[in-house]
Amino acid sequence: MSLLVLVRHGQSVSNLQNVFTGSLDVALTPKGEQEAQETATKLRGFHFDTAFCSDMLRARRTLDIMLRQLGQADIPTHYNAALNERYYGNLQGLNKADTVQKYGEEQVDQWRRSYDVAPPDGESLHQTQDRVVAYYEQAIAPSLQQGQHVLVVAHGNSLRALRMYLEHFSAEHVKGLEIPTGGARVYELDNALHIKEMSDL
Ligand SMILES: O=C(O)[C@@H](CO)OP(=O)(O)O
Repeated sequence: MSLLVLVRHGQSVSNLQNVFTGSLDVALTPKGEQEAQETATKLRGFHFDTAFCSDMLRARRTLDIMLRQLGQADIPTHYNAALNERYYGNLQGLNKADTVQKYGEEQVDQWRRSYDVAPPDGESLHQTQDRVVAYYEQAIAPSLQQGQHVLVVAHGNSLRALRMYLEHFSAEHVKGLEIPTGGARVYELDNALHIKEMSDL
């Protein structure tokens, strides 16, 4: 039996400012650092063999805080841009409320939450999912097949894309999936990597 834990980074400066973030490499806020600590506290008693993380500052910092608090800072960690946040194109850096004022709620909701429609010059969730799932299959699944306990720290949309794949959500269902900052999802998997149990921490 293997274990997979998916964690979204803690609150970032852009989350706090309600700004489209995507590939902007912003830091955690003090609250975000605290969320990482709280998530690690909830994971007390878990022992990880390896960790995978996006190569963005907010995810790396979240992982660092968590592993130190768990006393597991020496496990192998792999950083890869395949787990990075969905690229938000021309929306990056814009305030979300201002963007709703300008383009309307329906349009902004489609850019934010549809599966196939990309934001202007950005990446759709489908495109994000293609790179995230390719990395999961090539790099993460082999560790799980060995029965390892694996921690993954990534982002709101890269994790929505991965959860859609793992939990077989439809495009309609994934629209409503919101992962809080610092949120953790725990999966117990069998040898064929089918989900036996799953829960939010
Ligand atoms: O701005 C972003 O990059 C993401 C995640 O913070 O936001 P949203 O939830 O609007 O897709």
